[in-house]
Amino acid sequence: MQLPRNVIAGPGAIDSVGGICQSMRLKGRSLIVTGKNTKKIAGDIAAESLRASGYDVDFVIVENATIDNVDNAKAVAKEVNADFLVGVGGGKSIDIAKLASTQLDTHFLSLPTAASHDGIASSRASIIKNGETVSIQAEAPLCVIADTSIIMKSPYRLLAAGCGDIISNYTAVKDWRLASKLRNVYISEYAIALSEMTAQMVLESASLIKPGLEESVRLVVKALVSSSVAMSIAGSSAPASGSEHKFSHVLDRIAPKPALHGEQCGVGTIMMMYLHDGDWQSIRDALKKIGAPTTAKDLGIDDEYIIRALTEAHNVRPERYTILGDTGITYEAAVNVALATKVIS
Ligand SMILES: NC(=O)C1=CN([C@@H]2O[C@H](COP(=O)(O)OP(=O)(O)OC[C@H]3O[C@@H](n4cnc5c(N)ncnc54)[C@H](O)[C@@H]3O)[C@@H](O)[C@H]2O)C=CC1
Ligand SMILES: O=C(CO)COP(=O)(O)O
Ligand SMILES: [Zn+2]
Repeated sequence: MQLPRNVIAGPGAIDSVGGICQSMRLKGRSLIVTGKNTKKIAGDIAAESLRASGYDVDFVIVENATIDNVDNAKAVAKEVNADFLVGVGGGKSIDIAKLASTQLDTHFLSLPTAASHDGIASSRASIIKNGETVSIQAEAPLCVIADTSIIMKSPYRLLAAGCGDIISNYTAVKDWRLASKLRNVYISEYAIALSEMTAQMVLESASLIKPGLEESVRLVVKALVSSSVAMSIAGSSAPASGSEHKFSHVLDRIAPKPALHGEQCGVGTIMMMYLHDGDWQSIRDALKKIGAPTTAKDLGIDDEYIIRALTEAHNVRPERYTILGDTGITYEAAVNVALATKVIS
């Protein structure tokens, strides 16, 4: 079970990165793995704090979480003799830093600049390999530093997406339980309890989650960490990634302009909950209350891609059994699901 040693969340937390690294007895050179935008938003601040504490700092600017970008980050880390990595940004930057540091056998810190996904503290890395998103076992961050003032200033859409990624745990757990019954797949009741409790907390707090509220940021950041820990306890993304994630991963590949990961997963959860014969309306109501997408139109994705993603989702990670089964959903049935749940009209 790989868990972070420290999780620090609060306003201005990023200013203490250097001191926190010293307190954990990290030495030498750091490599910050970040995006073009997030370098300006937080990467430069983190660098200043690290330098003030005597660390040398280099940067590698990344975009998509592909295996090539992981290899590039590793090459830069070797070139500059980095002793540890710092992932600063959204899920893609953090996943690249996470896998690169694992493969370099060095430590990494996770500095999320948005509450948009639940990988901020997990020991899993979601990486695109040969066009498909695969979940790879990695090391959990040595430390998570979530600066809530930076996260609060990020577009609210990102926080709402993070809620979608957490609420998706509902159908992920239903799929995992189904896989256990039909395929005797190992499940962890502890990971399930934590994953479901986290989703329930966000669902029940939906009316408290609003733009510009520090309390909303704290609530969602804690939930993202909790969901991350559920994956670390399971040693798999299964408690947080089921048929709804398969749907989202296909959209990432086929949609002309994919939406945010958590937004797609939220819409996927509505439809997969319908397939599970569960209370999809409550899922839809909570996402609406939070201000997260509930329709294809909200996602900015044409209906045809939603239907195609539904019919192709079972091909993603076929070894992970879900409600979609081995042969998936037919075109007509996919149209019915999307219409019945008002995802398309
Ligand atoms: N390893 C794991 O356990 C998990 C991994 N993931 C992965 O995470 C990724 C999704 O993460 P996202 O953060 O949605 O994607 P992302 O990393 O692409 O970030 C989304 C956008 O938000 C911007 N952004 C970030 N912080 C900002 C700020 N403070 N202000 C303004 N813009 C900001 C980024 O520049 C980017 O354009 C996917 O690749 C998904 O597979 C998702 C969940 C779990
Ligand atoms: O997004 C995740 C959990 O929210 C990780 O899931 P995957 O393993 O499907 O990439
Ligand atoms: Zn996710």
